[in-house]
Amino acid sequence: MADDLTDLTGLAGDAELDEPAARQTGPSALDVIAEQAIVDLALAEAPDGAPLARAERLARLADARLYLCTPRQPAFDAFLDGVLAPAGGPGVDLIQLREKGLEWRAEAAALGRMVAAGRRHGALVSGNDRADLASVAGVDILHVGQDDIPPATARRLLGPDVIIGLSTHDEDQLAAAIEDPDVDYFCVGPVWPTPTKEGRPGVGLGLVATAVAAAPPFAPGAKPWFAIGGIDAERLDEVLATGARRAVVVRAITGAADPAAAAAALAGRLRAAG
Ligand SMILES: Cc1ncc(COP(=O)(O)OP(=O)(O)O)c(N)n1
Ligand SMILES: Cc1ncsc1CCOP(=O)(O)O
Ligand SMILES: [Mg+2]
Repeated sequence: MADDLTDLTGLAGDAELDEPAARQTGPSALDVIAEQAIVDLALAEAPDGAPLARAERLARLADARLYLCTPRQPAFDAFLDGVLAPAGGPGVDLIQLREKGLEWRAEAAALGRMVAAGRRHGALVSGNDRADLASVAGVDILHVGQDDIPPATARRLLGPDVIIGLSTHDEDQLAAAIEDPDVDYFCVGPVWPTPTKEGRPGVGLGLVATAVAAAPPFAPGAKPWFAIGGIDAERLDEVLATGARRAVVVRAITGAADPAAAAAALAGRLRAAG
């Protein structure tokens, strides 16, 4: 992986940080410096230097249509700027770092860069699975699955300001997510089987239609939710036809020849649908 993806702090490649003895005695001074550098970077471009409060995050979530999950990309900052603010129109509203198995510092550093980009463009930034990293990097959202840290536990660790999202795969999980006061939004899927989430069967458009009935998009008091899994430019109209108005994608943007243009096209169609 290129240096600019792993060495944000300038310390991540330092041989001293890989020394087993240093790990056995708790955080070293370098660990503490690295962590502070990550947080400083994450907040560097925030207008007032402070994380957003819950009300502001919920307002942005309510207006969101397009959510991108992505691993780090080459020229990561330019990629983020492109998909979050494509020339001449809306783009990705919410963005998540989803890259399994990253070493702690590399994930924290990448999240820090995402948070800085989110602040530049008014987008919300999500961590995946790990409440510790969400806390350190100052993300707006933590997304968890059914087998991850439970939303109530994440809430206890992260406090009231962090938005918590939950994956759902059947009607019972969907109903529980709607009722759970610690869940701020949920996702329904994978709608179609997808190589991006291997081993998880597609739930079909029927469950998406169930979500539309249970939490009609933009109805007062209805919890926001997103369809996810196998959604791309070809299939988007089928998703919209159910009444769904928010979608999460991975490959439809990360696999596009021009990710910014793909983001703009999807965002434009989602917004045009209402
Ligand atoms: C926005 C969003 N929706 C769904 C997922 C999937 O979460 P999960 O089921 O925990 O699977 P992993 O992503 O952890 O493999 C997500 N990450 N983000
Ligand atoms: C993380 C995740 N959870 C359910 S489907 C999915 C991946 C969706 O990826 P893609 O948009 O490439 O099908
Ligand atoms: Mg998960």
